[in-house]
Amino acid sequence: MMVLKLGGSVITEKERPETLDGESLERAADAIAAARADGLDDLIVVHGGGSFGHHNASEHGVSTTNGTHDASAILEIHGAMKTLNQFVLSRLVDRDVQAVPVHPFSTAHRDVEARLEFPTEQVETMLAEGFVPVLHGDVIAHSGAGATVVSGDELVAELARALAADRVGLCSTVPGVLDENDAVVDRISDFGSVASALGASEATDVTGGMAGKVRTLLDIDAEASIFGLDALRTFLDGSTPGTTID
Ligand SMILES: Nc1ncnc2c1ncn2[C@@H]1O[C@H](COP(=O)(O)OP(=O)(O)OP(=O)(O)O)[C@@H](O)[C@H]1O
Ligand SMILES: C=C(C)CCOP(=O)(O)O
Repeated sequence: MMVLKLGGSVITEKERPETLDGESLERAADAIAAARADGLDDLIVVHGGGSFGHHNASEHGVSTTNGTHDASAILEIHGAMKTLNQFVLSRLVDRDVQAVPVHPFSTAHRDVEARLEFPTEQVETMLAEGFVPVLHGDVIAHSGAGATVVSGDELVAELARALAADRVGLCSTVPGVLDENDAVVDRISDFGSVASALGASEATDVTGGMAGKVRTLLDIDAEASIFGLDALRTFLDGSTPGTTID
């Protein structure tokens, strides 16, 4: 079983609110469709927000830790993510990938300790029936805080744990995690060894950019790869491009 995240920074123009990067999304959808046609089963896709979601969350002061009780703010953030989800689904379905939506707001929540609770039976049933579930970063109810953001990266980690994923891939705008000289780091096994090079995202981002990504992926058992769009097809075919996090 494979969990693939399409970074919001890849499929949108992250600097311009609610703007798709149509060409990159089509390239990603082409790579997924080709891999499925070549026999890739049991694939879950998660996508991030990019210029959908992060701007809206930031305007309302909502992050993974700062919540809101304002339903209109929640609808705006969730609505932006559903719009992007629809774009992703339609590009996949156009290519005969049997992609179906899962909206985390309706299925996940955080408990009072901010732990993510995410029942995965629905996703497992979709996989068993041959669908490709497509989830997205979202807002979710948070006990004691109203609603906070859940990043696509957290969902990837949770799915990888719950479903014992064999492979985890994060396709982003960078060819991997870069060191201080902008060279791709081959392997990361502890946060301390790369902490000084890890920054936030260059664009508006409420979920922690590359540093957040590395921390989240170090927490799971499965090996994870962070790579750029050029390497998506080779990743889907079984290689480990970019940075491996184990
Ligand atoms: N050491 C680093 N190596 C690589 N990228 C880094 C590093 N430090 C900071 N970054 C930034 O992290 C960004 C990737 O994180 P970002 O959260 O934007 O990715 P994403 O998952 O593709 O997007 P989204 O969070 O919208 O889904 C890069 O575009 C870069 O600006
Ligand atoms: C900002 C929202 C709503 C989702 C963020 O998901 P991410 O882009 O995976 O961090």
